[in-house]
Amino acid sequence: MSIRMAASAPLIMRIMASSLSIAEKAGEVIRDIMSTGDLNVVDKGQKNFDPQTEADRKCQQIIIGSLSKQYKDLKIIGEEGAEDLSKIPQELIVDKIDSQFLEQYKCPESFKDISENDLVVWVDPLDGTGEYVAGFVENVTVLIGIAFRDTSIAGIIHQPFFKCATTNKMGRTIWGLKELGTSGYNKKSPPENKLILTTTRSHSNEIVNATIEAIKADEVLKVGGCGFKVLQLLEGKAHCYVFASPGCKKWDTCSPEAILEADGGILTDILGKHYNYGPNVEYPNRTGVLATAKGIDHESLLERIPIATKESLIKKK
Ligand SMILES: Nc1ncnc2c1ncn2[C@@H]1O[C@H](COP(=O)(O)OS(=O)(=O)O)[C@@H](OP(=O)(O)O)[C@H]1O
Ligand SMILES: [Mg+2]
Ligand SMILES: [Mg+2]
Ligand SMILES: [Mg+2]
Repeated sequence: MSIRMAASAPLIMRIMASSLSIAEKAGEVIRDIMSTGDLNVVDKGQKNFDPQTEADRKCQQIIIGSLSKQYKDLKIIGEEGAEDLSKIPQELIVDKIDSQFLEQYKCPESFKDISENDLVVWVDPLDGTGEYVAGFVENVTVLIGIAFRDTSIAGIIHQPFFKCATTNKMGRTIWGLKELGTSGYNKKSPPENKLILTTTRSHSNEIVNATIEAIKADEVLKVGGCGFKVLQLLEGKAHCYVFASPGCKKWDTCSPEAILEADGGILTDILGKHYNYGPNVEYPNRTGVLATAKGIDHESLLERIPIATKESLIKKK
């Protein structure tokens, strides 16, 4: 595809195609920094330990620097705070655009006339930093989510330490756009006659645990990262993701929500409401996360969540 043809594709498709290439580069950097053996961790937590590594910082620069260069009026919000674009080294800027994506997929009618001012991009440059530091590298993902007005419509999840069984290639990129579909993973339904719940590996508390108890799952799969947990739903390894706590932020859920919902699943808070991803919202997802895979009854799981859990999260707001 010529540069001119790529430039004539609808904006949302171009942002996705750019983000596919940018996320791949971020994944390379995440692997490279791990291979140096020095993650250069700093604690950015106010009350609790909240690690930030060289990879979180560098990947945010890659993603925000590259998208801002191509899409000047796009509002981009990243976990690691505001970026001074003039300080981002040129070698971190990705100009590539995934032309195969543009050639293969057609923009859904409802998103054809979107302008940059209608969009917010939510960036988690490295989701699962605790797991990256602890060596659970499969849990690590790069998340780029795109919201149209208040609603999450598109997302990219790049998993840098996924190893393809046939080619041994490291890294894979999963994407989803509402009304178009999803790609990049092994689409599978979770097993019937069994309920598998995925939840936090490292942020449990009494309410988180009491809520899991009340769901009465047959198995509980404790893993790190919002991106990786939603991947469990997309690949049929779990039926639901339950986290009855504040802690997740908009950059954690924006991309996974769009991909899951483009696949037929649902991601809401613990009260059944979708989060708002507009340009001026607060970052924390104060009322937790309930996500269900395609074909799983979201409403009936919502009903299993104790009233005490719901009340306690509303009170914390
Ligand atoms: N304050 C507070 N209270 C409870 N839980 C919290 C808090 N801050 C972060 N979290 C949870 O920590 C996990 C990692 O957070 P993040 O996804 O924001 O971090 S990162 O992207 O890995 O840097 C993520 O959950 P899990 O990955 O499920 O453990 C967040 O929901
Ligand atoms: Mg995160
Ligand atoms: Mg992060
Ligand atoms: Mg973090």
